[in-house]
Amino acid sequence: TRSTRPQRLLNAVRKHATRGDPQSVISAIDHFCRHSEWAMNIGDEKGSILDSVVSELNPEKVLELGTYCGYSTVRIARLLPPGARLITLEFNADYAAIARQVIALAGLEDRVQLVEGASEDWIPRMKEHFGIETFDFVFLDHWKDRYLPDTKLMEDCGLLRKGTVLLADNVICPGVPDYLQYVRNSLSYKSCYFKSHLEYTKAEDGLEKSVFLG
Ligand SMILES: O=C(NCCO)c1cc(-c2ccc(F)cc2)cc(O)c1O
Ligand SMILES: [Mg+2]
Repeated sequence: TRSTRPQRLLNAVRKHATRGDPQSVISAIDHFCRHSEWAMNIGDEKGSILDSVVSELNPEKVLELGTYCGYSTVRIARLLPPGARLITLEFNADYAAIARQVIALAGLEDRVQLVEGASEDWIPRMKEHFGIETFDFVFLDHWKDRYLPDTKLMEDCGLLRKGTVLLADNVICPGVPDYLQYVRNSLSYKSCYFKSHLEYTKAEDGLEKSVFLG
């Protein structure tokens, strides 16, 4: 049976990356996506913006919605202080299986917990199942029609505190108009847009950074 694109991406990481070296994993994926097959990782240009937001914040508790192959998981986890924790949710079991191996090749499994399932099922269980009070940083990169309902669900579950930073991918392409309108008009958020490009292309895309004001 034909291999899948995530499997071919993992093969490229195995071939070109150095085990335990997160930067080599990131570079191997970016090279594969630029020169072999486009894939929906955040990529190097928006990834650098993600890096700067994470480095400035130094979060202890991180939630990622949408793991895919683990590219942004590795980008974030490599910047976290030891003892910090990243929980990443992925609905698609095939993506999750690839991501586990990518995260392990980067040597970051000690600070990453990959959970398979639907975000709306797991968000209400964060406190009792993972012992999480609130998150310092949330990266939204999953189904675009889930950004807004899941943000409201995180608010309702008390998972956001004064100063929690939400960073959303793809706010232009494919676009999340309902989410953007909400965070830009709600008195509970201070929001700003980082203009960039859709991964590995010249098309416009960007990241929206929104600070929860409590
Ligand atoms: O659906 C996405 N993510 C959730 C599923 O894992 C996603 C899609 C695209 C994209 C696709 C097709 C196209 F033509 C343009 C953009 C890009 C992304 O960065 C994404 O995160
Ligand atoms: Mg994305």
